[in-house]
Amino acid sequence: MSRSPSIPDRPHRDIDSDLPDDERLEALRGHYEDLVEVNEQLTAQLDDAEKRRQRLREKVDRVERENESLKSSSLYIATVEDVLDDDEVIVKQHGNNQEVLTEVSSRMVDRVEPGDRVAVNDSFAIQTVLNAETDARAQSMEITEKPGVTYADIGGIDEQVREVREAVEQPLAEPELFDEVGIDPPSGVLLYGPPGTGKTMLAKAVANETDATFIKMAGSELVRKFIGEGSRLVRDLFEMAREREPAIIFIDEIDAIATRRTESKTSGDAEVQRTMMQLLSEMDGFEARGEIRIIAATNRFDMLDRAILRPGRFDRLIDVPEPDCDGREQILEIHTRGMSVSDDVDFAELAADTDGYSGADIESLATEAGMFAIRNDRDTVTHSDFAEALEKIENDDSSDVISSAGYFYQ
Ligand SMILES: Nc1ncnc2c1ncn2[C@@H]1O[C@H](COP(=O)(O)OP(=O)(O)OP(=O)(O)O)[C@@H](O)[C@H]1O
Repeated sequence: MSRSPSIPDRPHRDIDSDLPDDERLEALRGHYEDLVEVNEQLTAQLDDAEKRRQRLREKVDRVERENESLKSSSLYIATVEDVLDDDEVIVKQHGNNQEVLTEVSSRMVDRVEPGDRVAVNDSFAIQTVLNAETDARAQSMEITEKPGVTYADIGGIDEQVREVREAVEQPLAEPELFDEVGIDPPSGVLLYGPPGTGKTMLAKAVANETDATFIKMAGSELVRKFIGEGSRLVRDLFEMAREREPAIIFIDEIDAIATRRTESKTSGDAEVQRTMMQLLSEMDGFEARGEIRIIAATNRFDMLDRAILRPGRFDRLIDVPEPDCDGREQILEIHTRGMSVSDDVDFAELAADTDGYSGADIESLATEAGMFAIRNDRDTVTHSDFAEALEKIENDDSSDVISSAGYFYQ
């Protein structure tokens, strides 16, 4: 470490006031020169100190950056397969299924058990054991205690709302009705229809109405995210629901795990198959009149493996179609409820002009119209804003919007 330079002594001269003027002037000049010299030395020292401060600042910045990147460097999720003597464990990394033998630090050794989900760093050192919440998030489950969607937010599919209430809400809210009559409620409800028609909203609204926890998982995540983990994730999904009863399990894109068997026998197919079998066995195993309801959704009904539609499985099918003209008008009204809309907006006309639009498309139309109002410096949305928005959407991606009807869904 460099030592701090010593501070020069303050120059001092006794100048006798009785001296003749010229000698006194000479002495003062000398004193002045001493002062200038000390000043120069101090300035040089100050410069040095400034440079040193600069260097230290850069060093601190660098260390801080390193520290930040160490803290934020990605961790990978792995499952503890086995805990061996000598503080070693075998972990299996999600995603690539790689098995690794790794040492556990003394800090962690008493905390890991086979089956635990852990976060490992690049060198496979276990950083933490995931708690249930983090674990659920890592597994891409979406868990909402009380989703903010209500039946009043859903337009144009009243009949579907009624059916969902009957098949999902009633068994949760009034199980005694089923006991009295002596029938089991539907085990699982399958909502099928084109994208953006309100399937997820329906599932959320029923969870809201019944004060049930809403647990969502996408079928595509089940098979894509953690290769070889699909069936375990299905088990965890039901486990999570059991811990949080009453609960609604919503499996979106169920087609990803329940496609009709193809001729090809790749390992990927076998994995998908295992995941589906696990789902079916979980469904077979749970109490029909219990506090967990399961809803699945698909826009590829044609591709589904019929095995999942057997009694005791997804035995209530609800078609959620694209809204008709009246439905579109209702949805427009719902999505403009919070907007300041001018009296000249003709919802019936807009509904007639949006044939083939899904609920989600109509929501975008309302937002786009609002954008036009802002662009035109108005705080009220007029009919012409809607007309312009409609034109923009048609021009932007006419192919997408217009052909969404019937493209995926047959
Ligand atoms: N019937 C509807 N009434 C009101 N809004 C709707 C309706 N359908 C869709 N929306 C709007 O579109 C958005 C997307 O809808 P949602 O996620 O429920 O569609 P989905 O059928 O589940 O779509 P996907 O099949 O693509 O998952 C909703 O957040 C809502 O704003």
